[in-house]
Parts: sequence; C-alpha cells; structure tokens
Amino acid sequence: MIFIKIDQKAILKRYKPIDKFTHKGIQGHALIIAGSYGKIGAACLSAKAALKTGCGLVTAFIPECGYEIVQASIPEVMVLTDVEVKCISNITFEIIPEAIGIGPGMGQELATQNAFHQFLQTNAIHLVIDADGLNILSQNKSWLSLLKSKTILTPHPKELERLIGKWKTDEEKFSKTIAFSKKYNLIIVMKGAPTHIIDAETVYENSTGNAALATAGSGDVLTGMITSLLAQSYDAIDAAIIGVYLHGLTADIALPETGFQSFIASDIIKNIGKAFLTLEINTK
Ligand SMILES: NC(=O)C1=CN([C@@H]2O[C@H](COP(=O)(O)OP(=O)(O)OC[C@H]3O[C@@H](n4cnc5c(N)ncnc54)[C@H](O)[C@@H]3O)[C@@H](O)[C@H]2O)[C@@H](O)CC1
Ligand SMILES: Nc1ncnc2c1ncn2[C@@H]1O[C@H](COP(=O)(O)OP(=O)(O)O)[C@@H](O)[C@H]1O
Ligand SMILES: [Mg+2]
Repeated sequence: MIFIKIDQKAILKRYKPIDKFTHKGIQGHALIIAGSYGKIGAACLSAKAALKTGCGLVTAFIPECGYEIVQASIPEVMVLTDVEVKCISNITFEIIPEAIGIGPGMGQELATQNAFHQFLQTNAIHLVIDADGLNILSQNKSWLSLLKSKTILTPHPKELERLIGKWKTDEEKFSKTIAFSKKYNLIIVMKGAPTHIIDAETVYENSTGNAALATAGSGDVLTGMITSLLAQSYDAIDAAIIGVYLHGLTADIALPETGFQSFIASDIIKNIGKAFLTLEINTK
C-alpha cells in the first residue's frame, strides 16, 4: 500500500486554472442522472454543485415529476425527463456530455435497475456512480465488470459494506477496498472522516472537512462536484482528489459562520467559490 496525504500543495500540483479564452462549449458538459419521487432534491443538489464547480453546461436527467422543480430551482441547468413520472426507467439522451454522475436519490425500482443495466452496457462516457447506483450494483455484482476502467465509485460506509461485505478492523476495510479497486480497475472514494481515495494500491487521505458535513445531501453534492471536474478533462483520479478536497474545504470555510449544527448541503454549494479562491491566491 502506498499512502499519500492530500494537502493544499498536492492539490495545487493537480489544479488547472481557468483559461482566459475558454467558453461554455469547451468548459465541459456534465450530465447528472438522478432523482425519484420525493428525492428530486438530490438531483437539484448534484446538478447545482456540478455547475458551481466550473463546467460550462449541466443537464439533469430526471423522472418527469421533477421537471418543474429542477427548472424552477436551478434555471441554469438544462433538463431531460424520463418517460416515467416517478422513477427513471429508460436512460436515453441525444446530448454528448464529457462526464456523467449517476445515482443520487435515484431509488431502486425494478424499472430503474433495468434502465441502469442497459445504460452500463452501452455507456462509453466517464462516469461517477453514487448512492442508489451503488446499491443496485451491490444487488447485481456481475454488472461491475461492465464498468469502464477508472470509473469513480463514491460509497459511504454502508454502501461500501453492501459492495465489499463486512469488515472487522480498519485494516481489513482498506485491504478489501484495495482488492475491489484492483479487481475491477475502479477508483473508490471511501467517504468518511476523513475520506480516502483508493486507486489500486495507492491510498490518498484527504485533509479537509469536518462533522458539519454529516448532513442530508452532502454526498449528492460531492457527486456533482467530481462529475464537473471529470467533465472539465481532469483525469479521474485528479477529479476525485480535488473534488473531495474542495468539498471538505467548504465546510472548514463555513464553520465559523454556521457552526456544526446549521450547516446544510446547500452551504457546501454556496462556499465552493471561496474554496476555489484559496487555490487561485496560491497560483499567483
Ligand atoms: N434531498 C434528497 O433528495 C436527499 C436524497 N438522498 C438520497 O437518499 C437515498 C438514500 O441514501 P442514504 O445514504 O440515506 O441511505 P442508505 O440506506 O444507503 O444509508 C443510510 C444508512 O447508512 C448508515 N451510514 C451512512 N453514513 C454513514 C457513516 N458515515 N458511517 C456509518 N454509517 C453510515 C446510516 O446509519 C444508515 O443506516 C440516496 O439515493 C441518497 O442519494 C440523501 O442524500 C438525503 C437527501
Ligand atoms: N463527521 C464527518 N467528518 C467529515 N466528513 C463527513 C462527516 N460525516 C459525513 N462526512 C462527509 O459527508 C458526505 C456524506 O455523504 P453521504 O453519506 O453520501 O450523504 P448523502 O447521501 O446524504 O448525500 C461524505 O463526503 C462524507 O465524507
Ligand atoms: Mg449518499
């Protein structure tokens, strides 16, 4: 195992400042496939976080019932709807995004599982899988071999357990996750306090974040942020590392204003700009 601590210096080596002459057409298009009846908020959080992390365009693919919710709450985001009202049942789109984030709030209806399977069989675009995307994979482990090399998975501890089985010690958790990452050639964002990013034998430990992040939708926001960085042509490992670092940094920045208790997932999104600025100041 190779252990690497991720601090600001490590991020600055990977961070690419925005080109003065860029435009929205080349700044990356992220597609967020998420949401179900009662959990359209997860799609909103993820899509808004993707936009606020710098990609030029964001499209949300959601069940029909979420159409007005997403359009009204984030007018900058484009929306595609499924034929089903309450859940995703057929993932088809004509746009060509550079990266896709799938799973937040998506639910695990049979129709959604079938649509996800169909999608994995044909998808060739860089991918981040979270939440119900992970839960569906846990129930259908043979589908893991459909994932392209360096697909990013972002499990919290319970989702990780569903994927790799129970562990008794931290050591066992790491060795099982490393073996899983190697077997399927995946990047595993092992969310926690702190979060570790696992790429085969290499374990990156994040240095930002605090308990304020223990709040609903916090992971949905992270999925949007990593997808956005992937869409902006960061390598998968860099997108995962920078996304986790900035996500944690928002909570460190906001803490003096919100305290642990009143920090909510929208506060992560609100502070992404300030988190980026700490990097800009250090590249001057
Ligand atoms: N506003 C929204 O629409 C929201 C939608 N959400 C979605 O709701 C669905 C269900 O997600 P959940 O994660 O709640 O459900 P899960 O059943 O996957 O996870 C909840 C369980 O995991 C355990 N757990 C979670 N984090 C842990 C940690 N750090 N350490 C130890 N145990 C931990 C909890 O004790 C609980 O038993 C997902 O699709 C998610 O994206 C949530 O993100 C909440 C907000
Ligand atoms: N005590 C904590 N300290 C630091 N980070 C935390 C803590 N609790 C949760 N987090 C972070 O918050 C996020 C929670 O993600 P997740 O459980 O998927 O939330 P949700 O599904 O509600 O969106 C992860 O990035 C995790 O690392
Ligand atoms: Mg989650």
